[in-house]
Amino acid sequence: MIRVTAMTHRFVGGRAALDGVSFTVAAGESVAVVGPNGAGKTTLFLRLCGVLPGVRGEATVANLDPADREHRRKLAATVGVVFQNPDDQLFSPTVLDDVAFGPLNLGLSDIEARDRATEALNAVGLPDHAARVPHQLSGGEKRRAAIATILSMRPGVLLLDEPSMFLDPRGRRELIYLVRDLPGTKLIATHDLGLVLETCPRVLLLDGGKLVADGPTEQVLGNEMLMETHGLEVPYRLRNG
Ligand SMILES: Nc1ncnc2c1ncn2[C@@H]1O[C@H](COP(=O)(O)OP(=O)(O)OP(=O)(O)O)[C@@H](O)[C@H]1O
Repeated sequence: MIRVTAMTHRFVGGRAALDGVSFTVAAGESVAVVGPNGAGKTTLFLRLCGVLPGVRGEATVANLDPADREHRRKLAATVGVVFQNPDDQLFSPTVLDDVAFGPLNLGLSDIEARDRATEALNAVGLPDHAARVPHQLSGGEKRRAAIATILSMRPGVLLLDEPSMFLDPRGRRELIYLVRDLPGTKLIATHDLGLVLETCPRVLLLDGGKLVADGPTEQVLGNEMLMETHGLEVPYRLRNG
């Protein structure tokens, strides 16, 4: 479903934010992308959805090349990105308008878009929040609403960037259940290694733009030497058996 081949990305005047990264993800897999600050996680996501310009042939998502202008339209219907800050995705007068925005953009009728939005709000546990003003929601509700704005487009691939950031323990727990239930292929960039243990059987570890490990979650996160070398800590659960 996702194929990345020697992907390199250099911002103007900077070092390589991605440096020869290669991996594949099969349909239906849930894969975590971890690494210290500045490792290149968000850059990878922005390249995969075509927001950042790239070189043709370095990536395909559902056989679409994000660097190909013709493919990018179709890609928008295939890849859903939930950004770090939910405020980036909530801008309409009501939650329902925000969640219906994507389907309307895809060319669905008002009724179809509304149905999709209602379904997505049910899926994230916000069935009673349709008429609410998005910027008045709590942090956790905003996070759920932001996920609903993407689910309503029924993307085959979901890219979640720091989904548990700013959530309290209950909100985080609810998010873990939600993420587990989400259909499709998922890439989750996060510093929350507990979330990774509960949602992703496989981990990609990035550092300095390079992919330094790709393997089963407990094997990668439980490797003390590897984790320390790349500025991370073995999660408590793996340290204590
Ligand atoms: N628009 C930009 N212009 C210049 N440099 C950038 C830009 N965006 C990111 N970078 C740089 O690219 C590198 C990778 O950043 P990126 O945001 O992908 O890392 P990250 O792994 O998501 O980090 P974090 O965990 O802190 O969110 C960093 O060195 C960052 O400073």
